[in-house]
Amino acid sequence: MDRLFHNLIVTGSGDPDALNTNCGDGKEKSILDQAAGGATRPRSSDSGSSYFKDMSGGSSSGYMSLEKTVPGKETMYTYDVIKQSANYLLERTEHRPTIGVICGSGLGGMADLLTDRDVFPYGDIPNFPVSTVTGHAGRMVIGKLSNIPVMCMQGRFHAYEGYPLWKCAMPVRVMKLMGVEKLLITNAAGGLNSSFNVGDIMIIKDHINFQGFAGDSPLRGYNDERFGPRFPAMNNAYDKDLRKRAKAVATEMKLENVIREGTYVMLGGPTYETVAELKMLQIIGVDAVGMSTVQEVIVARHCNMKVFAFSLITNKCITDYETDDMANHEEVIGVANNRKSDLQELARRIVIAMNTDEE
Ligand SMILES: O=P(O)(O)O[C@H]1O[C@H](CO)[C@@H](O)[C@H]1O
Ligand SMILES: Nc1nc2[nH]cnc2c(=O)[nH]1
Repeated sequence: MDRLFHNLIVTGSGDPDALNTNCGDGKEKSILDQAAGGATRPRSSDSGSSYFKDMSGGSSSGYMSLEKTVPGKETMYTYDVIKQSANYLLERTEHRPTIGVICGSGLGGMADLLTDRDVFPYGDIPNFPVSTVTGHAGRMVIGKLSNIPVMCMQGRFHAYEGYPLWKCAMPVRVMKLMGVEKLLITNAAGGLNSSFNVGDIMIIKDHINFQGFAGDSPLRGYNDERFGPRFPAMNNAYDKDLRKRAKAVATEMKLENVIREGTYVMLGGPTYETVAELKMLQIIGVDAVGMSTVQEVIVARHCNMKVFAFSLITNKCITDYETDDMANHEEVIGVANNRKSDLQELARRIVIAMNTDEE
């Protein structure tokens, strides 16, 4: 028991996984189970309302970390654990997608476009976290979009939910091991560029990795070269050719007036920003502000996927002290819902463009 309490104190980091160990077979034990001599148990398959269930049934290993010698290795899923999640899906679907889609807040309707769908609640997929945020259904939908095999995350994971960045982005590695080579990422974001309007669609040209400045990264820890190099380059993270094609697609759809291009910043959330924070972000050249995406892009580029990403501007960031309006998630979801039809058609056409070889 001394040992148990020692570890509870050492791992008291706010990471929900700190109390759990991954047993490497898709099953997990919480430290409390271990102390009680409890049996290994399968993951909960209840994805929707299982926030606290996941807090006690998640995976990975603050506990084991004390016993490993390679710095960082213990905190991340190994190649074999990721492979286990990929195999689970590959064994249950006949689709072999090379394009992945990640749906942002309120943008999960994109998955409805898929035909011949195989649907996997995150809670059923070994080693997956669960979605806890409204507007993120928490399902992997694999099917065809205009006859192109696609896998679509209907909901993503955010650091503010309590997950470490590597875990937020682990589905990207699962996609990679399933054969995905190109990723379409979407998010809802606050418009900081004063020329942006609510409902605009910002093609992401670049990002500022604020968490990286503070020493955190989804790649922090042991680097497995089978995924990618220790020091990946991050210029041209957002594929130039795909951005060009997306602009052409938007023009075909007569969306020129709402299409923008700019720099996205991810902050930790879950608070929206203060006026002073927004003023600082303006100075450093940020156009749109959110709480996601960057960790997914970093992990995707690390394993050499091509990335295209856009933000739906769901609210204007408030940069003066006189305004009484306040950012809120209901507005974010509402705007995403209102822009549903244009966004779904845009996503469909971008996927077709992504599936076409470069000139
Ligand atoms: O980035 P997505 O997941 O689209 O969601 C955005 O909207 C939520 C805040 O309203 C935050 O989660 C923010 O990141
Ligand atoms: N951080 C942040 N995330 C958002 N997601 C949607 N709108 C916003 C916003 O204004 N700020």
